[in-house]
Amino acid sequence: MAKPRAIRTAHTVATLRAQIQQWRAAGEKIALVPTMGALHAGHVALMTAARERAERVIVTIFVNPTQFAPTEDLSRYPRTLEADLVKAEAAGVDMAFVPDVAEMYPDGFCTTITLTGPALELETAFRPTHFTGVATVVAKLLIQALPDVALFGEKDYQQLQVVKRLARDLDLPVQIVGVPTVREPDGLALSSRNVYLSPAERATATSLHRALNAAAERIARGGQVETAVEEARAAVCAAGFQLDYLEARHAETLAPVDGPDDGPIRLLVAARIGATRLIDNVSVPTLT
Ligand SMILES: Nc1ncnc2c1ncn2[C@@H]1O[C@H](COP(=O)(O)OP(=O)(O)OP(=O)(O)O)[C@@H](O)[C@H]1O
Ligand SMILES: CC(C)(CO)[C@@H](O)C(=O)[O-]
Ligand code: BAL
Repeated sequence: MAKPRAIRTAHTVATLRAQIQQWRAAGEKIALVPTMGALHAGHVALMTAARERAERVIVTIFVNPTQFAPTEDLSRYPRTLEADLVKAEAAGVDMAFVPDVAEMYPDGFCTTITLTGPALELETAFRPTHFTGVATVVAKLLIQALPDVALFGEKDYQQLQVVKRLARDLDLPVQIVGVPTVREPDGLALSSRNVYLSPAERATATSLHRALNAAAERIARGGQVETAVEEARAAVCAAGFQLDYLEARHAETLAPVDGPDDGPIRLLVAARIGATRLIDNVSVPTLT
């Protein structure tokens, strides 16, 4: 007979909160890892970092419709719940919160979060309603679970800055922790959307990270930011991508920067290959 799973699954906010109440009563700290499922080693890194910070780890698995535009890949987004539960359990997760759309957005739902600051430009120029959907669902998840800590990947760097600002601005009593990007051996950032890539596109995809790294090194050695960024844009296009943006931004506010005097720099890219849109980012090291 199959061994029963140690990981619990909650489908409703009421079940989630009842379990959390028991853990709280025992004085246990709680970490939350929000995901859209199709779990990979990047998600596992978030869960491992969560385990190090709390006695109890909850992963949320919800393909949030409000962060997809009607033209985007909501219907074909990979959904692999059974495999996800096996991976989450192996990573030491105590509970998976797997709500359906009606649980998160009941009839009459009409409240959203409006953003400026780090949400401006970059992704928003190409996905204008995306961060409103992300911020609304993340705020709901944080309020539903009221964790001590919530972990987000640096792979979605603008999202991480938006969520940090959201928690601060709405006085949500949670520490938002960013976890470094997990990469394939050739540098491609792990992403649930990498399954869309054909073998030829997969081979090309490594050029995103290579171009960002080359630009970061050049700036770190004293090169002009704009020249380094222009070269990286040209390299990404030459590799066969259609570029949405490749920008140098202040690492926290995501405001435009001219050089290192403007503060720590992050390079961010989004580009399309075939029907797949990939994002990536790196920090510009400061040479001491
Ligand atoms: N390679 C990675 N390294 C570290 N964290 C990651 C990585 N990929 C995703 N994450 C983080 O996992 C969390 C859930 O992300 P999500 O479920 O959207 O996965 P994803 O691989 O980013 O999928 P997508 O292809 O939709 O962007 C987010 O905080 C995201 O930043
Ligand atoms: C944070 C998130 C789970 C909200 O739906 C999603 O944007 C993601 O997976 O990065
Ligand atoms: N990881 C970000 C989720 C999205 O692209 O919708």
